[in-house]
Amino acid sequence: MPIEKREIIPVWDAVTKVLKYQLELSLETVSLEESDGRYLGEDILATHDVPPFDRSPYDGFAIRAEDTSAATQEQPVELNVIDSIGAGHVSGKEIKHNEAIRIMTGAAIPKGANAVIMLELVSEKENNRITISRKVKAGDNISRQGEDTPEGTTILKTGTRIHPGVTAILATFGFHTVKVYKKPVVGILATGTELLDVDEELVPGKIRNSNAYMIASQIKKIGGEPRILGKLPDDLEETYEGILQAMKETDLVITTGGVSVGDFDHLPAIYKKMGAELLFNKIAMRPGSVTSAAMFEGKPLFGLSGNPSACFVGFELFVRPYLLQSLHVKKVHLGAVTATLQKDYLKPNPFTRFIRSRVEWNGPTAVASPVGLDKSGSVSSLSEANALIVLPGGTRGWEKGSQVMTLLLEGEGSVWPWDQALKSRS
Ligand SMILES: Nc1nc2c(c(=O)[nH]1)N[C@H]1C(S)=C(S)[C@@H](COP(=O)(O)OP(=O)(O)OC[C@H]3O[C@@H](n4cnc5c(N)ncnc54)[C@H](O)[C@@H]3O)O[C@H]1N2
Ligand code: MOO
Repeated sequence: MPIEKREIIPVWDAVTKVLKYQLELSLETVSLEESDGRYLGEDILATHDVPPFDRSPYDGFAIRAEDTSAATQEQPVELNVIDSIGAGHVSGKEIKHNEAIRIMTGAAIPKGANAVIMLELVSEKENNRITISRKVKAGDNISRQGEDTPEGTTILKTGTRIHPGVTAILATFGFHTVKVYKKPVVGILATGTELLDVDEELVPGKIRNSNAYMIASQIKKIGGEPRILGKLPDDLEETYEGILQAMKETDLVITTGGVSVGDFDHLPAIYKKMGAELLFNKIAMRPGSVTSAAMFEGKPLFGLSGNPSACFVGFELFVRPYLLQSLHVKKVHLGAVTATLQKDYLKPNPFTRFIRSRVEWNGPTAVASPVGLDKSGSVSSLSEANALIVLPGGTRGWEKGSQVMTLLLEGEGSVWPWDQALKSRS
């Protein structure tokens, strides 16, 4: 059979095509303790001032600053201590001229006081008297009501991923339950007669289905819910039925393998048979040039390459931003930094190349080294890689010391506009 000609599109065009769509995820309420890694389904407004009252940031004495205006080493002023309060207590007394209240960190500033002096700077005498030998300014050492967050401030936006710092804010404002987006349920189908389950012994010609587990882990990492739906042999009918069933049970489906031009690469024919709207099936990138995507009854179907590294990159570049956009995340793409290439990469790059790499910091400079075997069928490179070096299509001869763009697989990275850089290139 003649091979059908495919339209090759630039990476950024493929990203843009995918991001025209998103899932409509409903909301659910979860307990604060179970909300880690979930995405907020609503803006969070400060329900009160933080701190909720003027308080002392130190253990010391609450005083009237003006009483210390004449204080010097030689002529300290003497104050009368009229009360002592710890955090959680409010003094019923009001400080008058030449009086002080002993106060602990976190306690409310008593009436009449306008400053706090730390314990270490005060000499304590008999009979509840203290001496101060320096001038204190009004307002010194007072944490003002609302200085951290005034009531009514939008403190967290919809789509924020819940992490320890976010949890601290939610707890501060009394959110013992949180509205979050439901996790997108992602079906994973591995196609290939050569595939064995992870617990099966190797036999000649066969390999274990590593992609399904890798993808499941990529999905979990960004807060989705993977469903490994097994593996399918390279049989058109069986794969067709398997995909239709998977589409019914999940929010979107990812397949691996079977997207190239081989005799048993049935995915292109299956998209046709389903009547799915093809978004693309050939991208000017390597690895993953045969990465495909289609829409079927409002749900996307991603056809990632069977080659593990190509499959990995396809997920990070296309599926990840699609899922994050559906979860209302603002920055959906991998963060990027420019880094100094640590060894020559002289191969030509007919297509934009994404090289599994390690980025490290050499002082303030990021340095990047390709890792493992540079082939799309390689798995070894994946465990070490924390970044992808991006070499634009139509270039060759990147020498050690060149400045290269790298996409970070861990952490947020900078907001270096790699999208802009890629837009203009094939
Ligand atoms: N004549 C051509 N041949 C190939 C082309 C091409 O353009 N013309 N493209 C090559 C490129 S590039 C890639 S990438 C692969 C893509 O192939 P498929 O995505 O269709 O994947 P398969 O052929 O099914 O498998 C490729 C490779 O990966 C192994 N594999 C498959 N599934 C898994 C899995 N779940 N876990 C681990 N490994 C898996 C499979 O055994 C193959 O070795 O096509 C090139 N060929
Ligand atoms: O482009 Mo293939 O998808 O890995 O090398």
